[in-house]
Amino acid sequence: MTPPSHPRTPAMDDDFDDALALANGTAGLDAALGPAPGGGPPGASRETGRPAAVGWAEARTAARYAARPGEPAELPLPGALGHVLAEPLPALTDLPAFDTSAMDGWAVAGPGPWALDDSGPGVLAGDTPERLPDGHAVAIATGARVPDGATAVLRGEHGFAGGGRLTAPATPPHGGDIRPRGQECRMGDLLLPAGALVTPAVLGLAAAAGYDRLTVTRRPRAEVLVLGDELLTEGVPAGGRVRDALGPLVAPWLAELGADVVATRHLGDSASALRDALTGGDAEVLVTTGSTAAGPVDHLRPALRELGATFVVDGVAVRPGHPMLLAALPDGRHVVGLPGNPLAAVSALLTLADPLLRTLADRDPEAGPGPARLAERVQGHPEDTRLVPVSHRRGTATPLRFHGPAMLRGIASATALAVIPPGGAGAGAPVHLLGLPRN
Ligand SMILES: Nc1nc2c(c(=O)[nH]1)N[C@H]1C(S)=C(S)[C@@H](COP(=O)(O)OP(=O)(O)OC[C@H]3O[C@@H](n4cnc5c(N)ncnc54)[C@H](O)[C@@H]3O)O[C@H]1N2
Ligand code: MOO
Repeated sequence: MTPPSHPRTPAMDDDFDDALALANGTAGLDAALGPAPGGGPPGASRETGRPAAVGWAEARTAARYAARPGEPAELPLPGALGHVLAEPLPALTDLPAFDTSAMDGWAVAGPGPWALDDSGPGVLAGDTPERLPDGHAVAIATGARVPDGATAVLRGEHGFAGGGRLTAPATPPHGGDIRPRGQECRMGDLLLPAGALVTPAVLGLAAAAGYDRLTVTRRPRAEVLVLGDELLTEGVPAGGRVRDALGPLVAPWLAELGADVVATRHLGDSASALRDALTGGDAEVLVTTGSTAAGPVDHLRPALRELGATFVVDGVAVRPGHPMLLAALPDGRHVVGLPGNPLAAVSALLTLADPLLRTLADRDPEAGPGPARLAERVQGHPEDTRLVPVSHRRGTATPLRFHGPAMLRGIASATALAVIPPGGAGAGAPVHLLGLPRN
């Protein structure tokens, strides 16, 4: 589909990608490809001598610094999930806010035996009990406020009540089974710093500490534009057409990276529909799929140029996915162009969309599974970084089969993508891993 005019896509490179897939990413590549042409600087195009696409790490850095975090917004607790705190979170109360019984039993004052008023249910959670005189006991429930004057809580299984008396083989130690006020925090203590991700546990803590709303960084709104007349949105592919694999994949992946996806739209291969979509809507980030090469219906780059966009990243020295792009529209919105080959699109998600969205959502740029050692040698591209689906466990990453640019079978059972430097990496070599959404 792509004429040889594209600056970064000589046909040999695509032979290379397919050969890598056939060779299972490890041995046998040289046989599949024949002798590799002579080396050159990373990212340089040896065949054409034209300027190279940027290196993989450089592209990620450019994407990370292409935007600034969103504005702060005050959201009710449920809506704040998945956002990042824009302000530190101080406790609005002591926690616990009062001396609390840690067990079901009796609150006791002083050493036993104790006089027991057993006329009612005792002190329940939510009650405001009266002062307990020395030598007295009162039944108490877990979580109930301990009466003033109580010196300990005696667990139900450690005492014997009857005839208006409570006895125990041993008096509980002073403060026993009482959670003292402020044990977890004092009012004003910093519970979490600005920048913390609001997880379900954070929502619980915030509620416990008295919050109804949280001040968080607004998540970027993203819209997915799926390009290609050949795509079917349902049923078994037939008649030379293929199922849209990226519509279902991209939106939840963007959400996992911190975006609110407002829509996924199928635009076919219409240049005018693409231009309209790039100029309309209120999403700050437009993520397109397909149309990144220079084929007859690859309208993305021409449309962006026509709209006066600035190319932040225009091709990346990475396999798969090297025609990927990141552009800024004149109004400041960003366009991430994912190639149509599905694994190439995943590569572009992790290379460009991930750092851009993390910055916009103010998320940790370095989050990921950390490094691992390769279980076996992985063949490299002579000049470009490779991203290879792996399964990693206990610090060892095993490369997976079916990692061709058009395949999703490998990535679907992968736990990470391993970053293979130009030239490859041997068995036991440490490699950087990129995490994948797990739900
Ligand atoms: N002459 C050359 N042709 C191509 C080169 C090259 O260097 N010279 N580069 C190849 C590389 S690498 C990639 S990656 C692709 C990029 O293609 P586009 O981004 O323009 O995407 P399309 O041409 O529309 O589609 C490519 C391929 O992917 C399939 N596709 C597209 N969208 C989807 C989708 N949503 N779900 C499933 N599959 C999809 C499409 O049917 C094609 O098979 O260009 C190469 N060409
Ligand atoms: O082969 Mo293309 O590298 O991006 O799929």
